[in-house]
Amino acid sequence: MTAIELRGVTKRFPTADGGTYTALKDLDLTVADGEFCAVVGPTGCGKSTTLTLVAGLEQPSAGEVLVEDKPVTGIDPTTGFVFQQDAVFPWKTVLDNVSAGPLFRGTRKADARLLARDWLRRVGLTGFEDRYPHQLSGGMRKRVALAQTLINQPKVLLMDEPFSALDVQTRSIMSTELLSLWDQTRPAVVFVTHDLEEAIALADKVVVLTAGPGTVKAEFAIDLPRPRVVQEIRFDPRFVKLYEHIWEALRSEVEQAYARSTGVVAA
Ligand SMILES: Nc1ncnc2c1ncn2[C@@H]1O[C@H](COP(=O)(O)OP(=O)(O)OP(=O)(O)O)[C@@H](O)[C@H]1O
Repeated sequence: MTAIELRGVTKRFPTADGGTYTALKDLDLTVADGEFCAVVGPTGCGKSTTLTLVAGLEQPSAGEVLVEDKPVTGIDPTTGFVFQQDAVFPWKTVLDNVSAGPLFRGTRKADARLLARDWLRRVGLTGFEDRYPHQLSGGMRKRVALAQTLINQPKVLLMDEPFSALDVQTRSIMSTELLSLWDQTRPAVVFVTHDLEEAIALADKVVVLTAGPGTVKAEFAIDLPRPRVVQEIRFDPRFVKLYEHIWEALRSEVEQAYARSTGVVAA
């Protein structure tokens, strides 16, 4: 079944001079139940805008956005988000942060805490329940954010460069951990990234957007076996082939966006 569908989606924003700016144009995208889809494209091509439409934070100017075959009209509790910035509550402990979702949905406090402890175990944070977010490393805070989102068992998980603030090693460790967590509950994922290596290592499908206004330039099935170890998969000859092939499609879009933003044509 289809989890997410964007049909002929255009998104325009008003500009300060009274005009409009077209961020997305005639974009078609489907993500199947349980599928991990990565979206790559040059800066400003509309990747985050695509996520805000699926999240129900914005409405399309034209076209349709469907989640589980229903039009998206607002924020849905079955959709989870993980963004670049941590969305943890700084004044709550790790345990209270993670139990917040179930508590909000009416789960009894003791049960919510039990569930939160289980998710903290799954993300490797047993023993850190009573810490506050500022007492954790960036990678640990990301784990809290993942537990906080996944505890709600979202059917759709939207991720906008979730690991970009982390150092390179932590980033690939977190990516492998994300895959193992995803495998436990199998939400449909849309993962936005600038990083083609990250996209290929994680996804079942990589979608390349054009330089703005964003539309789908090409889609690539990633036929690498699972489970994957992100730290190692980039050495797989099949990975290298896929990278070369997808970069071929992405390169001209990146160059075009770069030329537009700087007035300089890339060498
Ligand atoms: N609320 C808004 N109002 C006006 N313009 C917007 C708004 N949101 C996004 N835009 C514009 O739409 C375009 C697409 O933005 P978006 O953030 O979706 O791109 P992106 O591909 O995620 O970029 P990046 O890779 O740099 O994060 C940009 O030119 C941006 O300035």
